Amino acid sequence: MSSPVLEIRDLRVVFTGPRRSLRGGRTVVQAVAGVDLDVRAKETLALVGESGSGKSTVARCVLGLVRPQAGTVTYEGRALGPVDKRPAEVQRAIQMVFQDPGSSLNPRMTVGAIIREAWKVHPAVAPEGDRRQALADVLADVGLDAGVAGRRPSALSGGQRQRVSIARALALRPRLLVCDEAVSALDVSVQSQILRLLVDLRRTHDLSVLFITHDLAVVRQIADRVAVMRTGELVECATAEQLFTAPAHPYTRGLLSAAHDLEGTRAGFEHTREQIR
Ligand SMILES: Nc1ncnc2c1ncn2[C@@H]1O[C@H](COP(=O)(O)OP(=O)(O)OP(=O)(O)O)[C@@H](O)[C@H]1O
Repeated sequence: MSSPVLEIRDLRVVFTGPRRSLRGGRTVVQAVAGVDLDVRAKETLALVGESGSGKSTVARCVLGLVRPQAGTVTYEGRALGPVDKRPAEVQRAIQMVFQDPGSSLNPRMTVGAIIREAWKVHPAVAPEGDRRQALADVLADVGLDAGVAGRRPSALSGGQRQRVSIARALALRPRLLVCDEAVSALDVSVQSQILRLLVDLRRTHDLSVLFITHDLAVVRQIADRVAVMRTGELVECATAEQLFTAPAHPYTRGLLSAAHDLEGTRAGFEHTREQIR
């Protein structure tokens, strides 16, 4: 079993809302209530749960965008603070792919400029003289031809835009990719293409992936292991095969049957794996 790249221990996040009135109290939400989680080298760990269960908040703590009240996030043995306090090397090594490339890609910039922007922040990754080739290479890695570099995101399909988001992350040669609902906005057939791309990239680029989704069909296509969250807590963590064929926790069983997924899951699991790999 490979060692963890990312270790999350007893993570706790509370959000306090604005005061409702002079006399009124503040709303308090315990978004993450003591989560322990490991992402191992070169694995895809899916973090699943219903809307509001705390998945994105865990991801934002990993990225250093939310400061937890308690607990630790450790990357390759280094305890991580907020993003602006992290060494450049660690910032580079942990990259995010968001749900909606329509809003995460600057509509005024060409694809080439969007990717080159990443190298302005981390110039050592692609020396100035190598960038034209590096740009063509990273576009090829995500299945786009070099001509896409001159186009703006609005001229691309949803699937192509998500490939650009992945290319932008990949351009920094990350070790850990955090994908937050990265295929949720796409049609099912395009989803499968992007999931297949992520499976391939994980293998060719030695990536570890923390993949956040509410969609169990997506989990089945991509995950090695699955962690299930409910109301800020982790209820179960198992291999994908175990989880889909013999879920241990009643909440997980409920999620699976709600997704009409419980019957024939073993056959479905094997079949989908076969298609993707
Ligand atoms: N910045 C914030 N301020 C206040 N409350 C927040 C904030 N971010 C998240 N929350 C609350 O924390 C809880 C967990 O939210 P989070 O987005 O982490 O869940 P999620 O499982 O990712 O759900 P979704 O898939 O809908 O994004 C929710 O109750 C949410 O309303």
